[in-house]
Amino acid sequence: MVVVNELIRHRYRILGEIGAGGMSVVHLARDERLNKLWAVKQIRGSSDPVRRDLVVRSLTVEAAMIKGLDHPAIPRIVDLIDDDGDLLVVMDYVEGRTLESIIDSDGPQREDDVADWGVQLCDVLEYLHARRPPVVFRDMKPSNVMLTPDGMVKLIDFGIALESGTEDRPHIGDDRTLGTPGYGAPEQFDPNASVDSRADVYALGATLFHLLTGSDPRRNAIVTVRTIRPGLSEGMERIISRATSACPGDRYAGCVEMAYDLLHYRERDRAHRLMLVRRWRGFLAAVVAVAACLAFGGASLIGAAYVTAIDFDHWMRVGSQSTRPDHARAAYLTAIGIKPSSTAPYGRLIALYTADGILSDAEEYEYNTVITQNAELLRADADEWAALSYETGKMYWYYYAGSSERSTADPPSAEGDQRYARMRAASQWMRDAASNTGFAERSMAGVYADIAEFNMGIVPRINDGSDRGEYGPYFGRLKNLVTAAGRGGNDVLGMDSANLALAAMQVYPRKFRADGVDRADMERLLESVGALIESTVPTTESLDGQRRDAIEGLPCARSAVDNAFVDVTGASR
Ligand SMILES: Nc1ncnc2c1ncn2[C@@H]1O[C@H](COP(=O)(O)OP(=O)(O)OP(=O)(O)O)[C@@H](O)[C@H]1O
Repeated sequence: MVVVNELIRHRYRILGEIGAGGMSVVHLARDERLNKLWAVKQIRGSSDPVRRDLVVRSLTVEAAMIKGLDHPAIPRIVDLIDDDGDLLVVMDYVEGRTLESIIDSDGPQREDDVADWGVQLCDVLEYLHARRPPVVFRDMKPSNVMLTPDGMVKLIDFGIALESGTEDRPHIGDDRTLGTPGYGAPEQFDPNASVDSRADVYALGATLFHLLTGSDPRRNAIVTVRTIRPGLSEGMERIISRATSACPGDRYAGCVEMAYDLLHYRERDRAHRLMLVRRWRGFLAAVVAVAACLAFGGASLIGAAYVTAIDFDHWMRVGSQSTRPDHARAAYLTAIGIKPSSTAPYGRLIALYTADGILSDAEEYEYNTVITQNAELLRADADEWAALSYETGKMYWYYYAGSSERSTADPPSAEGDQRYARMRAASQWMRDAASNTGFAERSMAGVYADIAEFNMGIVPRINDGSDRGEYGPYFGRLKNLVTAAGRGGNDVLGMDSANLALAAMQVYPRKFRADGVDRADMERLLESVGALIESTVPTTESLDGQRRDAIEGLPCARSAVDNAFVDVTGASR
């Protein structure tokens, strides 16, 4: 028996009860080790050993199932504890309320909100259905969905979810085996019928029906929603009716299609369409033009979202919640289509493109297209533009794997020409960022731009003999770059900067010396590079390669510096 203030396993301090279901009590607990809140689900004790065994089995199935899942709308299970006969499941604490308690206290919900929750639920159900083998949730209902204060839904209670083809069903009494009457699809209650993902479509339709009408399907039959709330749209009525068709073949074949319709439910409403035409006549033309460029597959959850021209925030949220990078990218591009002057979606795109350590040619093309199209609008906010230019410049500088076309002005380099292609692509962005006098990172942007310009211009200068005096300032900029990389804590930036400095120290040490850089200064720079190498933990193959290059380059650079201070007589200075 768990009591308030009890410390479980020297770690979880029970703070109080936050909910109760048919078979469990859920407590809020503080993790004394991590200083973090968890929800601890305690299984109600049962005097009947058979029932208790069934409950334990169900929970174990739930835990095993969730452990293999990774979706923002599914709370993780982090611990399973047998505490003197009490079975406790420790999981992510979800701040918020269940949709059931929201209907109970506030009645039927706004159509736009229900559509938004529906799309999010389609996203998580689609995620489950796309597992191999597919997972059918089988118990979608308002009490199994929590809504967080920022409008995100979370699916709780995986007690009867089933991996297709698995015979090992948890049996917790008939109702739990079958799903909840009213929400469960008819085939779930037919011993001869097979159950697939369309059962979840049905239950989602029933859940949305309840949210829109306030009529509880456990007590009342599901009817067309406008019989109960005539003010609802035709579009929404059609969606709910199709999802809750008795025959699985008449329902949506999958959640992707259902989500698409939920996103567009208003377009399907004649009255609303007239209103839209009046209000958005001019605007739609522009949005549709942008959306046409997005050309995202029709089978996507978030494909042709352009017509929902007013929900920029929605798409930003979809992007940040999506576990699939292609979905997230499409969401941000849609957000750009809606509000092309906002820099936020571009920043998110940069994060997505660089997550795997490489900005590919295709990604570069996509980004370059949208940012070039909207540059004029973006420039209207000079500070935001400077920050975005700086981030864009860094993306090119550190991650661009595209065209390695070589300019004859590039210095030859053991690392190949790619570094110079990256610098060339980054330099104008850095120059733009550096030109904003109010931009906090202005001087660093200038360092990047100057380093790029040095590298792009040094060969012709050497050729015409006008390079003297260029090396001293270049050395200073390399020092700044390495120092900033050391502070930044980003290993990709660290190793790239280290290798750039090492390349320069191998090629130009005599030039640095001639421009007045002393030996101690050069040695200090090499020490900083050594510290960067030490602090880097290679998490990807490419980072590992860069680190190995740096490790190999360091002694070469050291000996190049030594050589630079050996006089023609052979004496070291
Ligand atoms: N991860 C969580 N974070 C916060 N609260 C939670 C969490 N999980 C459950 N709850 C709360 O506890 C209540 C009971 O949880 P849950 O529905 O999972 O229990 P159950 O015993 O499996 O219910 P059921 O009767 O549906 O079988 C929920 O209604 C919710 O209020």
